[in-house]
Formats: sequence, structure tokens, C-alpha cells
Amino acid sequence: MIRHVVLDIEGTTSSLSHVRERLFPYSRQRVHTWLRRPESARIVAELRDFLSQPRADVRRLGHQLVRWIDDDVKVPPLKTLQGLIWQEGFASGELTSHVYDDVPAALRSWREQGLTLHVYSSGSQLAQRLWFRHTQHGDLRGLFSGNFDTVVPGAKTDPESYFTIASVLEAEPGSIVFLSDSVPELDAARAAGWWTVGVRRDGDGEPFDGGHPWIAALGELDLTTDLQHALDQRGAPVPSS
Ligand SMILES: CSCCC(=O)C(=O)COP(=O)(O)O
Ligand SMILES: [Mg+2]
Repeated sequence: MIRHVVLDIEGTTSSLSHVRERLFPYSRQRVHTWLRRPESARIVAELRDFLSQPRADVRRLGHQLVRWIDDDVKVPPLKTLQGLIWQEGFASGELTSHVYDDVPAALRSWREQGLTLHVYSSGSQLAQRLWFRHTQHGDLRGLFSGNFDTVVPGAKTDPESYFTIASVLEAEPGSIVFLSDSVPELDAARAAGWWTVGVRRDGDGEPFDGGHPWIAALGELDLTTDLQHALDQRGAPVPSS
């Protein structure tokens, strides 16, 4: 029986293009200045460590960050820095978030059924909280019981991350369902014994398969009946270890 829902953000609860066309450029324009701020010292150290370049100068690190933003590479120090940069954008009103219209009702209904909701996104936990605070549907943070990112528990494509989340939730892997637009992420969750549902929003390209059931909006998912039935047809998930 499913007791926990874990949700991706970009491409799942929220518009992929809003993230890529508004948030990413906002951080891209500001990374060079931000790296020179005193509060970025720890991120600079993490970047040098990540790149195994202990003496890399800040200008070079800035160029690397811009390349990662352009290629949408989910590197933890970049994601941490983006969260700090976006914090200013949300505070000034220059940035807003986006949550699809079907999402608040679906989340509320799952909560009313007694399920717990968590976010697992490559955006930092700070970025996630800002995101759900500033939606066009109001502040949705109260619907979630917690947040996970690429720092804790780690990469979304690593099954180990999903084992870690299950242990933090003190839940059986088979009691958790993960919703994401990314097949490698869904594969990793399934390898850890979770249920998986792919989300493919209109305009985000052709649906994939990868052996996962797919939906176009969260309202399509009835976690008490439909999903359980659809997933039962697929067979029970098999933990990889
Ligand atoms: C609102 S969090 C910022 C989005 C972001 O930086 C990102 O990389 C989204 O990745 P996701 O794992 O949610 O697809
Ligand atoms: Mg995503």
C-alpha cells in the first residue's frame, strides 16, 4: 500500500520551460558576481574540490558554472549557489515560480488520504522551499513534510539515494511512489524497490516508456485504486540489493 509520495519539480509539478527560461538565465547572469561575495567562500572551496583544482581562480570557476547552467548539469555546488541567487530574485519580486493548475488539488487530496508528501529535486532544498512559497496558487510549503536534494541524499540517478530516503522516512521501499519526468531517475527509484510514475507534461516532447506508467497531470492519478491496479499489472518492484 502506498503511504508516501515523493515528487520531482521541473517537468513534474512545474513547467520545465519556466525553470530553464527564467530561473537559469537569472542565475547565469549573476554567478560571476556572486562567487566574489564573502558568503560564497564555502561554495568556491567546494567547487575547487569537485574539480580537483585547488588553485582555480574565481573567474575560471564562474566560466565553469556558466557551462554547467547552459548544459543543465546538476552539480551540487552549482545548485547550492543557484538557490542563494534565486533567493534574492524571489525576495525582490523579479522571480516567480510556476506550479501546474492540477497540482494543488492533487496534493491536498493525497494529504487528506493520509499520505505524506516530500520533494526530491536537483534544485537545492532552499530553492525548493522558495519555489513552493511563491507559486501562483499561494504558499504550498505546508503540504510537504520534507525536502531532499542532490546533497542529501545525493544524485537522483543513483538507487542508493532512494534507499537513503526510504530509511529517513522509516518506510518500506514498496510503500513509496516517485513521480518524475526523467527515465534515469525513475529507473533508479525502481531499482530501490519504489513504485514509479512518469509525468510528461503537454509541450514537453514525446512520452517515454521505460516500463513506467505515464500520466500528463497529477489529477489522473488515484493512489488508492487506479495506480495500485496499474502498477500491480506491471508486477511488484524488485529491489536491486
Ligand atoms: C525550483 S528548484 C530549481 C530547479 C532546478 O534547479 C532543477 O535542476 C530542477 O530539477 P528537477 O530535479 O526538479 O527536475
Ligand atoms: Mg524533473
